[in-house]
Amino acid sequence: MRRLNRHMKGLEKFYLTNLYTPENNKVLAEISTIIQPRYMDVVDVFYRELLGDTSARQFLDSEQVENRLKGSLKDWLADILSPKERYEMEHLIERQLQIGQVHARIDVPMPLVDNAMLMVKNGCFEILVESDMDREHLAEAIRLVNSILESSLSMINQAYMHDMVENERNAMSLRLNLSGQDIALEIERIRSDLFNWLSDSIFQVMSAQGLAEDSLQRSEFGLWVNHKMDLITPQADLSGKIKHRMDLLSADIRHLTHQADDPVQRQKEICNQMSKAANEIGWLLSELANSLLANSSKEDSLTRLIERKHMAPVLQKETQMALATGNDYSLIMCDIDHFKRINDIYGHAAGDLVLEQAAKVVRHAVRVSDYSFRYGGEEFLLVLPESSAEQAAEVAEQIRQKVEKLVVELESQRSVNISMSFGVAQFNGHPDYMRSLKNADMALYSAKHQGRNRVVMA
Ligand SMILES: Nc1nc2c(ncn2[C@@H]2O[C@H](COP(=O)(O)OP(=O)(O)OP(=O)(O)O)[C@@H](O)[C@H]2O)c(=O)[nH]1
Repeated sequence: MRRLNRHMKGLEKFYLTNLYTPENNKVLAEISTIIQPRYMDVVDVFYRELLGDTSARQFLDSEQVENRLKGSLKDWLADILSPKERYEMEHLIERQLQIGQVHARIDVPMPLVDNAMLMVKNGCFEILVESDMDREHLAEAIRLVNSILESSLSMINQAYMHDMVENERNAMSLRLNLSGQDIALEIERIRSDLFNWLSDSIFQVMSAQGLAEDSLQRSEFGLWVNHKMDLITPQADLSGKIKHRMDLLSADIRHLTHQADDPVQRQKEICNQMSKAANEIGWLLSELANSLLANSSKEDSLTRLIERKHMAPVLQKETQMALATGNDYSLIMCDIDHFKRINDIYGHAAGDLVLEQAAKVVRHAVRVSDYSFRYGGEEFLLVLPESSAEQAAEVAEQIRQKVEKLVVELESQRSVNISMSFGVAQFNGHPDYMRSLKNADMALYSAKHQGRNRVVMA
């Protein structure tokens, strides 16, 4: 919020001299007693308008979300349309900026909010018109409600635009900053997963064991293409081709799962077709890896995990996909126990070595389609697409055990053992990913509190 602080004083002055003046505060006291009992009517109109739009429905159409957001909108209206004193101004402005940031995280299309806000305004005007205010007071009240709603919305828009631009910039630099070498290695792992999937699938079909319709989508390769490829690779033409070939493969699988009584010859033909598509994808993946290697000159960082600033576009994408498909992602927040002590006893360089090795365990324990971020100094955040909290807890437990067994060799023949604590949370259905993140953080806190070296689920 510091970035907008220099505007704060100007905004505060504007609010105090134009909106929340002593005279206007008197009018607002009257307005709020009239509108107060009917805020929910206005809020209902807003959501009806918003949910009329298919793109908004994708992330808002859930009872849980609707109820929470309705409550927030009601509180927001009650807040801005009540008298305010000078000392309340900073908090009021801060709140509008926070709302804009939440909208940016949810990626709600702002023009949609603008439209729906028109309905809110009209709703408020209607309530005032239906009241027994005299004409002169009524005009004044309508003008004031209009100015307050307009100013607040413009402030929300400002913060929203700022954060959206920032998110976009971070998504771009995620591509630029990840070492080309790391992505190329990742692509190699994905390629081999694809061919493993292919040989298993052909074996299953030919031995009449049947193939699950979503087996490709659920494979590490499928998850990587759906959740990660676009965010980490800049070659839109190659990734478009890979997606197209994957669709062809999916169509073949659908055929095989629905035409179980096909003659063996026909099944062989389809398997050949699948092989061909998979080989083409394999070739395209190599192209992608080569082009990344050719452009790579970046040094690896200490942990070789993704920097925290790139978290927003990833969590935004995962949240949108989870809301659209119902396949939740899960988060693991983990932290090295008593790390400060390691620094204090063995020195900062030893601390770095421990950090590097712990991060290596984390990197190797997750699927290629997962994301591992360096969240803080010795704190990591893992994002696991299409995974339940139970599955994530299993991954966390595996990492915990590996870290517990790790012996970090230091200089002068010294060595150190470490442990890590883990907080696990499944996406909780709220379009603002910060809610889920907070749950993981609280679970981690609880793991620390319960004695460390353990996994706690939110
Ligand atoms: N060597 C090294 N130390 C770091 C790095 N980043 C953060 N730290 C240190 O990590 C320590 C974190 O300590 P705390 O957050 O107090 O927690 P802790 O000692 O790990 O204890 P618990 O988390 O409560 O188990 C601080 O002393 C930081 O200075 C880094 O990149 N390298």
